[in-house]
Amino acid sequence: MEKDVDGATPVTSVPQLAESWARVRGRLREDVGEVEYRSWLKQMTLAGIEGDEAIVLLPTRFLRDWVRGHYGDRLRALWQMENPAIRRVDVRVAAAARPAAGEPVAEAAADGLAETLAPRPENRPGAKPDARVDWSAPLETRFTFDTFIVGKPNEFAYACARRVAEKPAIAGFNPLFLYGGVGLGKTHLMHSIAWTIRESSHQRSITYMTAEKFMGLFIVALRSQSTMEFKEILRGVDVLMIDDLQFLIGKDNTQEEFFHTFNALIGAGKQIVVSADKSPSDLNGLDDRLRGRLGGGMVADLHATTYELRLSILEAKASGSGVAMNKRVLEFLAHKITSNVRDIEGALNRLIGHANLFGREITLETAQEVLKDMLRAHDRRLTIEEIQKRVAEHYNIRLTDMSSARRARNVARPRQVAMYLAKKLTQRSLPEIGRRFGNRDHTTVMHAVSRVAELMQGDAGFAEDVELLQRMLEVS
Ligand SMILES: Nc1ncnc2c1ncn2[C@@H]1O[C@H](COP(=O)(O)OP(=O)(O)OP(=O)(O)O)[C@@H](O)[C@H]1O
Repeated sequence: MEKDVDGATPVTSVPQLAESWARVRGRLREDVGEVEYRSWLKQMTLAGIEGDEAIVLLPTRFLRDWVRGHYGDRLRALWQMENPAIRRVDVRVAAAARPAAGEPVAEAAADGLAETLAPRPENRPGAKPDARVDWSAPLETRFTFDTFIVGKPNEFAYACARRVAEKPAIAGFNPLFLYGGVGLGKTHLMHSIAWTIRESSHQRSITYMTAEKFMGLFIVALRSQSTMEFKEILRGVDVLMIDDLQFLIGKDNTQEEFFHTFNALIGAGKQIVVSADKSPSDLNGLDDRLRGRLGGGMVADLHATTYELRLSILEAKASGSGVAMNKRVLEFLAHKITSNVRDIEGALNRLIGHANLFGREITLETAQEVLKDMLRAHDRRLTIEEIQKRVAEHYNIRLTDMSSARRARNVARPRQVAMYLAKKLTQRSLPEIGRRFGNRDHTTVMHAVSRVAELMQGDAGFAEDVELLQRMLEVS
């Protein structure tokens, strides 16, 4: 074992080797996290070093393939940090787990599949006592119905999710298919369902995983000839939740397998919940039979957020954070960060971090400074129409009033504000601005600009309002 490689440092002595191995494992454990480590890596042992190669053993072919595919490079890099003379890592099946002569390979591997995916206690309060494998990904503790803010865009999906959580496998809701764009709460709702079912019935086994993981497990099962075990394990669950199904587009074999699993579970009265970025009918590349089955239960859409929903989410999250946040800052964020809830959370968390660090309340100016890069991502050239629209929304008047002849103060003042902002925020000339406001003369625009400036001087509330609008438009 202690031999020079290309004249490099001798590999190491046995005690040193044990220490190195402990460090490699420790670092890997830190990298991948406890749950993943326990599922896949805990049973690794080091057989030794041969030449420039570290030989790592695992008890089954299933685990060997998984570890090779998912952690091989990382293992090699960690070994190299320990000892640059080690250039390769060979992951092998430990002799004890190899099939005995005459024993069918498939059976041995299948045994291994069940054996090695040790149950994770924190994940399975409701698992059946005889269930030996738990493939469920950990559930996020934050993702519960209590923390999900309901508004128009998601109330239907929320109601469906609640119904399934309270009565799994109820007619008309199986499968439950949740779809919507990125970061709109699909995973949050799925985890909420899982938590609720777990709370109410400890007997039910729930498996939540991404479609990607489903495919990974299936491929490894194929490779290690343990597909029977794979099927059995999946068909033994009471609630199967597959997140991000769109991942299976173009993966025909996995779709086929999922289709069979799906039929078996539905046939046995088990609940299935699936999420995707599009509705079953819009998921091009999905097998037609599978599409039909997926659309055969309840299909619920999570729509893009509205200003009201964004603001409610921000208020809830800000108040939960314990950091006092000015309502105007939250309104500003709700106006500006319109992409999805994940980005909204990201922006808010950054502000909270800033407030904690400097012990100061966040003002609009600081928010703008701290979130400069995020806001810039939304940067575009402003048009007069956008200004009119935003100002009309803000003052709750009709967009058509921007160009109408009405002179009532509640319409005329917002119109003047819009003209003022158009002058300030665009390169348009006064006559051009006038034309966009119902063919008004350039002198009307000039008057509006000076009138608004004057009012801002004398009325702090009005000035704040106009400045807020300006800020929102500047970064929209
Ligand atoms: N209505 C809501 N109330 C509270 N938090 C929400 C809401 N919608 C989304 N979130 C939060 O936004 C973040 C993103 O949500 P989630 O991960 O569920 O999105 P997703 O739709 O699954 O996105 P992806 O398609 O990227 O997987 C999460 O932190 C989630 O808690």
